[in-house]
Order: sequence, then C-alpha cells, then structure tokens
Amino acid sequence: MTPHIHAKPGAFADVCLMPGDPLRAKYIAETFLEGAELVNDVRNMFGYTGTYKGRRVSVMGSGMGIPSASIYYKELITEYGVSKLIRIGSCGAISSDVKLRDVVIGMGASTDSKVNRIRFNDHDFAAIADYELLENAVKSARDKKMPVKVGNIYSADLFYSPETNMFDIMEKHGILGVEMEAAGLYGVCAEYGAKGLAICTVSDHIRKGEALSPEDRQTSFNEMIVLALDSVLMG
Ligand SMILES: O=P(O)(O)O[C@H]1O[C@H](CO)[C@@H](O)[C@H]1O
Ligand SMILES: O=c1cc[nH]c(=O)[nH]1
Repeated sequence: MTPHIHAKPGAFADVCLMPGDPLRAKYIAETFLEGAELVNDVRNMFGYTGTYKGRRVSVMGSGMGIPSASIYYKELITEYGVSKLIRIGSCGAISSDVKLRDVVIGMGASTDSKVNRIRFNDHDFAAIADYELLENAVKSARDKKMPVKVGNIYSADLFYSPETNMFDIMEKHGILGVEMEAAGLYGVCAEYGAKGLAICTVSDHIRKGEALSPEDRQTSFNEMIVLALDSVLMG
C-alpha cells in the first residue's frame, strides 16, 4: 500500500489505461472490461482491474496536472509492477488543421513544467513515448481505418494560462494539442523504466472557441478507448 493507493500486491495488471478523470476510469471499467473489480478508491481516484478480450487490463484515474498524475504513475510502476501506462485524455487544439474529435497521439510532449528539468539536472529532456506502444496504437488505428495525428503535444501546468502568446508559438512549432500530463508521464516512465504513451481526443478548439457536446465527448472518447484497448492486445 502507498499513501495514495490502497490495493493489494498484484491488484493491477502490467498495463494500465490512465484517464485524468476517475469517473472515466469507472466508465471504462464498467463498459469495456469484463469482471472489473475496484482495486483503489483512495481520494476517489478509482482504479479497476478486469479483462479485455481475455487480456488482464487495469484502468485508473490520474487526476489533473503533472503533480497529481506523477504520484499515481510512479506508485503504479514501483509498488504495483505496472510496466505500460497509456494515458487516454482530452486535449485542446490550436491549429486549424486539428479539429474537434481528432485523435492525437503524443510521440513527444513539450511542456512549461519544470519536472523533467528537476529529474534531469536542469538540462532539456526529450519527453518521448515508448516506441512499441506508439507503433501498436498506430497499427490499431490503421486496422480500424481511424485517422490519427501523431506528433508533438504540449503539457501545460496552467489550464488558465496568462501566457496567451504561447498559442501562436505552439502552432508555429506544430503542436497538435494542449493537455496537462503527458510530459510528466514520459519523464516518470524514463526515470523508473516503464513504457508510456499519451493518446488524446480533441475535446475543444482553443482558438475557435468550439467544444464537444457531452454526447459527442462520450462517443469520441469511446473510439479512443477501444483504439487503446485493442493496441494493448498487440503486445
Ligand atoms: O481529460 P483529461 O484526461 O483529464 O485531460 C485533460 O483535461 C484536464 C483539464 O480539463 C487535464 O487533465 C487535461 O490534461
Ligand atoms: O488541458 C486541456 C484539456 C482540454 N483543453 C484544453 O484547452 N486544455
């Protein structure tokens, strides 16, 4: 047990899907997993383990932002033997090339957070996805004929950032989506020897002021969830 996860040893599978929202973890467990059991509810950060098409899989919320998420990523890896962590999140788009409902896979994650500098002696750390998880997610998308955008995402510390000129800079540098955890996930995985990948559905367009309706959110999140779960079956 850890201060944040009261689960028995072996309660988690080797792979854990990680949405920010613990209620999305509950929804995924109840909708997509067979025999799902609640394995953590400390702080209502629900974690479940069940099977997907016969493959043991866990799903747990991470909370919002790198500080919260990093606690769960680290404890799952070092205390519960989770070796593959797949974030399934939402993100905001900036460029007109990226639209609502698009699925974005973070090959790398830029950030304004200092966490990777803290762990990397204040040097630049290239926060990148695990190649095998990335390749399997892309294969899973291709099998479904589901278009995905693969590239650089941006993990912001502030949801309400005063640095609004950053959106122009991000667009110029090809950032596909803004979210709040991926760079932390990639840093934690590098530090503790696990594999990480962040997949996000575009839930809103920051420049156009558009946002998915709750119904559209659910449908498009379902597509991302199945994409992630099927990618787990590939390796
Ligand atoms: O939908 P989730 O996974 O929580 O992801 C995004 O949504 C939250 C902000 O609303 C942040 O956690 C951000 O990364
Ligand atoms: O972190 C996030 C998530 C969705 N949309 C945003 O603008 N930011």
